[in-house]
Amino acid sequence: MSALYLRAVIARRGIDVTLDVAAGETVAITGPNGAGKSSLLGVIAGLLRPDDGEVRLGDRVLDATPPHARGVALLAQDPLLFPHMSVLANVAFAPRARGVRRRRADELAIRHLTEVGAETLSGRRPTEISGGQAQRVAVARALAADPELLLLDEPMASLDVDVRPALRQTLRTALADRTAIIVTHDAADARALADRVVVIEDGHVVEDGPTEQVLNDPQSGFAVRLVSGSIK
Ligand SMILES: Nc1ncnc2c1ncn2[C@@H]1O[C@H](COP(=O)(O)OP(=O)(O)OP(=O)(O)O)[C@@H](O)[C@H]1O
Repeated sequence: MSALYLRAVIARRGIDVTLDVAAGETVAITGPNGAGKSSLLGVIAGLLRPDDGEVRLGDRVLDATPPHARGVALLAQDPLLFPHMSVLANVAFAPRARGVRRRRADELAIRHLTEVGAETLSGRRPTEISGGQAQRVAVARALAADPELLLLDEPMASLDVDVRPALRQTLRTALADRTAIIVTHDAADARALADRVVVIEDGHVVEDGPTEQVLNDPQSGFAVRLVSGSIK
């Protein structure tokens, strides 16, 4: 687990952001549609090249590092599991890819599936599990990659409201002591998961503070609406 420093300027998207995340800290990024949240995750993950800026993780400068070598795992809204592989093989994929022997990779996969409460699904295919279960498996797969930084882009967005609390609880355990950024439009996610909340509007940071402070005394237009429950 490492600290993150990000500076990203993407002129064509109107984005100019500087962001620090301390080692072990979880930061919630929130803001209106089109504010630039996913673009920032793309820059950190190496999927999107900024016009100017820098991504540093620990003491490594990542700007020229390809996505797979960054030590960053990105969990998208859609779990994107490999459909032709079992749940176990999906989770064991990253350790196998970095040269871990099969038996050890399977042990690691079971450990992470257990961490997210999905160990009983190991033998199933992604087509044989529910959306909520698939999202748990995707969390286990991200953890199995042993990332220095975990990025979650609205991980509950595709789930029914009634299964969100269970995944939120899973993430609460998984994110403790891990460096992570979660993009969310849900104050409950921020409250349960984040040490700090950063609000982005029109490509710029308009508020940044401890979760309790931002949620109890919001300053930005978006945070006021978020807390009042008028965003959904
Ligand atoms: N693939 C793309 N090509 C060009 N412009 C894009 C692309 N994706 C996003 N944009 C633009 O970049 C800006 C930021 O979008 P981004 O998706 O990062 O916002 P967001 O805050 O994640 O929004 P949402 O909450 O809707 O997911 C917007 O103006 C958007 O139109």
